[in-house]
Amino acid sequence: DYDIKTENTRQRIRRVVYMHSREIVEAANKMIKVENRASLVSGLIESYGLHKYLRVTEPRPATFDELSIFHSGEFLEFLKSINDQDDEEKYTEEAQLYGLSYDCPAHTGVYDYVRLITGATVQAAEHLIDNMADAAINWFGGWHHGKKDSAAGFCYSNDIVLGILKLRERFSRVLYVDLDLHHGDGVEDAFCSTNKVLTLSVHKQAVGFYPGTGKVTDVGCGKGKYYAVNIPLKDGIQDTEFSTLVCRILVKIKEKFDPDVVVCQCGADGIIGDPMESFNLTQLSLGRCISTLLSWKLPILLLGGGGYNHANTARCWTYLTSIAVGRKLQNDIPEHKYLLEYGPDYELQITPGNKKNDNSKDYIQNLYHDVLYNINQMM
Ligand SMILES: CN(c1ccc(C(=O)NO)cc1)S(=O)(=O)c1ccc(-c2ccccn2)s1
Ligand SMILES: [Zn+2]
Repeated sequence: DYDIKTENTRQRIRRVVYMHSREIVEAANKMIKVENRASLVSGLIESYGLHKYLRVTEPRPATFDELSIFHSGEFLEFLKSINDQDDEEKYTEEAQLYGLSYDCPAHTGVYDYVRLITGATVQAAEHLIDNMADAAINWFGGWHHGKKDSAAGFCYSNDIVLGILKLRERFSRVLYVDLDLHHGDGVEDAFCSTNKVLTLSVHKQAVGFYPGTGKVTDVGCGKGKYYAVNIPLKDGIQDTEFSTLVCRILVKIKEKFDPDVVVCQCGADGIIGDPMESFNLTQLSLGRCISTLLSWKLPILLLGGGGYNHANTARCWTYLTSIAVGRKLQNDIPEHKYLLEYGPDYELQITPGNKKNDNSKDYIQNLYHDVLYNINQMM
């Protein structure tokens, strides 16, 4: 039907690429710490009919050469060598060398998994480079602890680093935002000495809490000094305090760094009800951060990450997807294959808990000033 609106009143609909295929869902479902989470996330997004507003794109596996742009050949050869072994033989001396342990076990097919997950993030980046999309989403990616030559923290490769290196082929300044409960150490390390990639991580910091890095005084090195920004928080922070702090810092970073493209890791393990039992967030705080980033009208890559309460992680990423496509969602979870996972309330909106907030007003105020001081040192 003829659209009677004139050009300048037509609301510009954002073009959003969504990386998805049966193959990648099946591969992501096998990830030991987030088993079957991928089915819940894609199932909930489809149950709301959001795929109608998305450019669903079938990801292709990354090649060995693409992976070796960041990862060492020895590490990749090792992953390849254990790909077809069954689980027992995995905990050899050599496996420990490459970060595979009881905390970061490697499942059968781990190399195939790494190729697919990382290929999806790199391909999502390519869509932004080719101006085929305003936003690109890979909820199967976001593995921010992966190191050049080892797995770490349930991350078998670092798809984010490879996605940012791909974006750097076209964009000169990349802003990386890490909203996961844990410090995005793998990404910060990879870009700590360059001023072309600014990494911002907001995370829990506590004695003995993984990975232990990401103090506010951790600002990067060499030419990258002050281009790593860290916001360490304590348990119990809630939506308003979290999103106000992060968004105020994002605005300052936008002014000083003037990014050309944004990558945001949307780890959902800071949400109330997660087994990590740390922050007291709902999906609203991540939503406010994403809305702020989207308002800048820069190409943006949205990635997944942590999130061990699978129903809440699906609620969160479905909500973020709806913000990216500009559609409001009903609060009642639609009837679909996984509906029972959302009991007993069967609602999209997560209810905050009454967890004690260990972040005093003073702590937040001083932290904000310390972070601002760092940002103002940026050339
Ligand atoms: C390896 N670890 C990580 C690493 C990374 C993450 C993460 O989500 N990073 O974003 C979480 C745990 S760890 O040592 O802290 C843990 C292993 C298992 C943990 C666990 C398992 C069940 C419930 C609570 N915690 S924490
Ligand atoms: Zn995490």
